[in-house]
Amino acid sequence: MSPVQRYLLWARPYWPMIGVIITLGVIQFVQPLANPWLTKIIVDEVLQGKGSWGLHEVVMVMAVITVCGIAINFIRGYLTAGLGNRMMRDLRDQLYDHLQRMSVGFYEQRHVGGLSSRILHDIGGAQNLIGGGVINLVMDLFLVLFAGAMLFKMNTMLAFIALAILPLYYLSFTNMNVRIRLAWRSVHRQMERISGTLVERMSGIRVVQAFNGEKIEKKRFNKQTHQHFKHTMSAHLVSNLLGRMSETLANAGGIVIWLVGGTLALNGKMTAGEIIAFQMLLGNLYGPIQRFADVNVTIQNSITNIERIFELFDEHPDVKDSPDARPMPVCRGQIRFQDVSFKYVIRTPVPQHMNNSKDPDLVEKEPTPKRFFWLPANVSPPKPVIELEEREAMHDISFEAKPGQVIALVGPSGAGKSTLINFIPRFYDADKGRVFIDGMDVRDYKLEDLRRHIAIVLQDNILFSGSIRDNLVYGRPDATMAEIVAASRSANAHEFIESFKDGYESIIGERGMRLSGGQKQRLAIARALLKDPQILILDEATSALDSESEALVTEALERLMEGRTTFVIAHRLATVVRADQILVIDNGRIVQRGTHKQLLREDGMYRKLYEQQLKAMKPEEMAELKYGT
Ligand SMILES: Nc1ncnc2c1ncn2[C@@H]1O[C@H](COP(=O)(O)OP(=O)(O)OP(=O)(O)O)[C@@H](O)[C@H]1O
Repeated sequence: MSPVQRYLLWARPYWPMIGVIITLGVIQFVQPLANPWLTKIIVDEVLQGKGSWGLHEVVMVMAVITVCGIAINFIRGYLTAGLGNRMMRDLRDQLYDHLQRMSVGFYEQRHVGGLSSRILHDIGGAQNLIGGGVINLVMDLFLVLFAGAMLFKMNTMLAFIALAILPLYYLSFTNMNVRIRLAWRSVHRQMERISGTLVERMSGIRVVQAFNGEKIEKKRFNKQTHQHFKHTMSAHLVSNLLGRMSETLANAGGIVIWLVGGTLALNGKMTAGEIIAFQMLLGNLYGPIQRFADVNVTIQNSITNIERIFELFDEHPDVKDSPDARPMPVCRGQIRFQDVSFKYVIRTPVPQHMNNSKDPDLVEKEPTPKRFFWLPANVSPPKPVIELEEREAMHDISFEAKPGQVIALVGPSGAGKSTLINFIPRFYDADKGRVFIDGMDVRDYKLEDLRRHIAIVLQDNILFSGSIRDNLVYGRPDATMAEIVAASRSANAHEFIESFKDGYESIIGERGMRLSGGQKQRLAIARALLKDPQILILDEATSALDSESEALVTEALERLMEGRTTFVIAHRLATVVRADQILVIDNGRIVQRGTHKQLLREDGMYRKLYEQQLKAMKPEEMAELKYGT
């Protein structure tokens, strides 16, 4: 099914309203169709002193029809705006909901800016298909049918002459449509690139400035916007060209009718009123056909928006609930990895139709497909060509964590420590092997339940814009103020929160104040404490802090870890010496395991890491590290 068919099917609940709008539009046509008729009566009968109608009566009927037409037009405009906006809102909500369910892997492969461009920009354009396209098209079709029937009733020969230009219309449409659609598709794709760059570079503005990258970024942005400008101009050029071609045809038709109709009138075969009425009705035949050129641009433009929206709906989450997923009311926190192996699949889109340009910043124009000139071309969007490359990240990982134990993961950078913990909250699923929690495969639990029992504290924790309180209760919206304060006290956060003028209601993030790394970290710990999970994941949670902050955070973390199964990833060995089990990871494998004491006795990677760090340590840190040796 094509994206447009799918969209129309999606729009089924709105069909009744679309029907009402079209009906009102058709009723409204009484005015342009009746006016030529009434004009003929005035010219041929009233002004000649013939017939039964007086001038006042005819003008009165004209006025009533006109006022009713305007009123109906107003109501129809209001309903159409309501329909378009409602459809846009609903589709946007559904797409956002769909995207929220996509797995972490999906987001790692895409520009967030590009995705937001589809949610905002493309959905705005998609609603035009019905609001600006289909409704006007159907209404105009009715107008053409009524006007055509009336023209034939007035003068069959002239009506045939008037219709003779239709094949020319058809040819210009079939030939220009494909160009219009391809041109607009390039415009939208280029806009997506721009949005992607914008979000990425603006969120990394510190790096840009620190490396004096402003000039390069300005150049890149100019290059992208210039390409967008070029595509937009070429889309307008073809759209405008089609508009003027249909205008030429309509005017040519009108002139020919004057020539033939005028000759008939001169020969006494038509009255003056008839030829004026015929010309006026002709406007109702050619007008919609001419309008169709504009409506057609809207439709072609919307179709490219719709294609891009359904491309996203066609993506399915890799990680989702199995059909017989079970609830997880309680969690003891026993975790077992059994021969877990995993490959990252790296998806690299291969640029298509790039006219030898492999510049990732630019979208090149798609070439127009070859075809017979009287047949419409198939311009469905090219299926994205994706190169898949697999990279082994984990090999046969097996271990067990008993409830309440602390498991430390150490190893060189890129060894696979963060990858390993991804399988517990199911950010990824293992390709081979299984992960059990309390004896059951994580894939058999309901995802929402599983994640309810897990909290994660990262090196750089994300806090959302809003109040401190909003951020703290993110995982537990029903938490009471007393619970929030208690969690913040345990996280060593209460004091600094209270020092702000608005306390827990202080606004942070984009629209509010900035917090230090340590403050953010303590809020993240309080947020995790409030959630009260049985499983805790600390990924480099203290590595970005100065020693004072680190002391406060470490103390808070220790309170958080009490009684929970905890996974700690840390480059600094001081934070892992007390772990119940240390897993040394290298190249995606567990190369050593044991306690700090046991591992120091072995001549392996752990001792090397330990000795390296020992050399670089201050005496107080050393005292802590030597614990247990
Ligand atoms: N989303 C991804 N797609 C493809 N490969 C990835 C992805 N994330 C990580 N990798 C690769 O997997 C390997 C392990 O990465 P991981 O982040 O687990 O290492 P790490 O031990 O946590 O490193 P660090 O201590 O530096 O954070 C690396 O080679 C990395 O390039």
